[in-house]
Amino acid sequence: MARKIGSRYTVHQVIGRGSAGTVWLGEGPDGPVAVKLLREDLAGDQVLVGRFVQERAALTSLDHPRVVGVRDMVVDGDDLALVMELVHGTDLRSRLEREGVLSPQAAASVIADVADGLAAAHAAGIVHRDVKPENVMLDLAAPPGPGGAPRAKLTDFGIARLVDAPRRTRATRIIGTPDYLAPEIIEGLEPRAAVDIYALATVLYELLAGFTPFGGGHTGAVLRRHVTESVPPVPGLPDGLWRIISECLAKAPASRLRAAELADRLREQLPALAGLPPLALPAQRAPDELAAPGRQAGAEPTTLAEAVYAEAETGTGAHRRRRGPAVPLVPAAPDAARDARDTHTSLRRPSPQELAGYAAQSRAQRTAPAAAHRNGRRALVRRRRMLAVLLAVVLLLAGAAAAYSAFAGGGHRHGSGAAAPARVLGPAAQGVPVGPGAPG
Ligand SMILES: Nc1ncnc2c1ncn2[C@@H]1O[C@H](COP(=O)(O)OP(=O)(O)OP(=O)(O)O)[C@@H](O)[C@H]1O
Repeated sequence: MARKIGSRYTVHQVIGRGSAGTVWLGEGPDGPVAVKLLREDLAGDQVLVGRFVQERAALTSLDHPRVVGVRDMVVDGDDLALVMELVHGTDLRSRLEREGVLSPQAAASVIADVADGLAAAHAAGIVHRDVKPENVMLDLAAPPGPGGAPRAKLTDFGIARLVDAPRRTRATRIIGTPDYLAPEIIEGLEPRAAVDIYALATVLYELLAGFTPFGGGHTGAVLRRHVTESVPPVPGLPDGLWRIISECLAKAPASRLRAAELADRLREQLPALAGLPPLALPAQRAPDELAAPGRQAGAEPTTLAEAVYAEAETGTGAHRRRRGPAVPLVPAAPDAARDARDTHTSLRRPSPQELAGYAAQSRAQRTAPAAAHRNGRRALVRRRRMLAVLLAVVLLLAGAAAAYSAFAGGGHRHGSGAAAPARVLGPAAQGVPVGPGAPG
């Protein structure tokens, strides 16, 4: 059913839904477009409408081949619409759901494209704030990139900020999707370009491993891991990619690569990655099948980090892949509960005390398996020493018994070596008198 949006656009059919609204296939004066109609409750928010108008110039001027262009922004009665370039393809989340992981070269190529788009945005002073696979479109109509990888474009620029607008004064809330949130956001600093780099490196990790480095479990645990934990290694990941990921997931924003550097560094890797298959990760397991060192069977599911350590140490591949998309929290979206694809999280920022508590828990979780491992090794060494001493004593006594029986039996040899120790271990060997005259 066709519907008019402003005076210039007509929409025909829904092509997707997100937390902020519904995306329609439409027609404008210059041809086909994608139109994102924001949710009614957002469209009715005057603060947001004001911000929408304010952001118009910045968002529509961002013109780059690796960014889904915003052609227009329309305020029309109850309708608040973003008119976008129509991308013939799919989003990266759908691809990931279908394939589990990408080959290292395809993953690096897709992320290098997105980094190009981010570089352009950052140069224009725009921080995305919600980089994640849902917001990367794969343009299947464009000629493929290196190794046949699809060309990627970043979308939803400024949406996190727009939707966040009415809540911006609430310093205790943070916006984003938990799995991709940089630690400085969680700690309350103003998000700068480096938060996008952190999120993009998280996406790269996810494309390669099939899960995010700090995801899994409840939101508080995810936030704590971002702030306190180091990145769990991915067994089998090429070194060059691992170094890039580690640099971009640095806790200190200033230590991360800039977007253009990230794109360059990834492209330098592409020739070496050619032909490498996707990482052979074990099949997805139910959380209660997971086990990490020091964990009891049937205990609460391990963190992904613990599970990957388990895999690295034991080769059992006891880790968990994410099922489906990131599930962020959504402020007051009426249908949020039933739509797992919601985004633009607004969650309470943990207090410093809570984060310290999370950190202590984290250290305990980290050190417990290691301590158990150390204690186990010490016990093993002690047991081995005791056995060696026992064996030496037995051999000594066996020698003494053989000498004694040779002496007592006039050179007669025992046919069975086993009998000798039994004899010498008797009272005679201990200097206790034996024989008829012995005390009872
Ligand atoms: N410019 C576009 N061209 C073609 N399809 C699009 C375009 N933008 C979005 N879509 C489709 O619409 C779907 C919904 O997009 P939308 O941006 O609303 O949600 P999302 O990014 O998946 O989730 P969220 O907004 O909650 O982060 C996408 O998955 C994609 O398939």
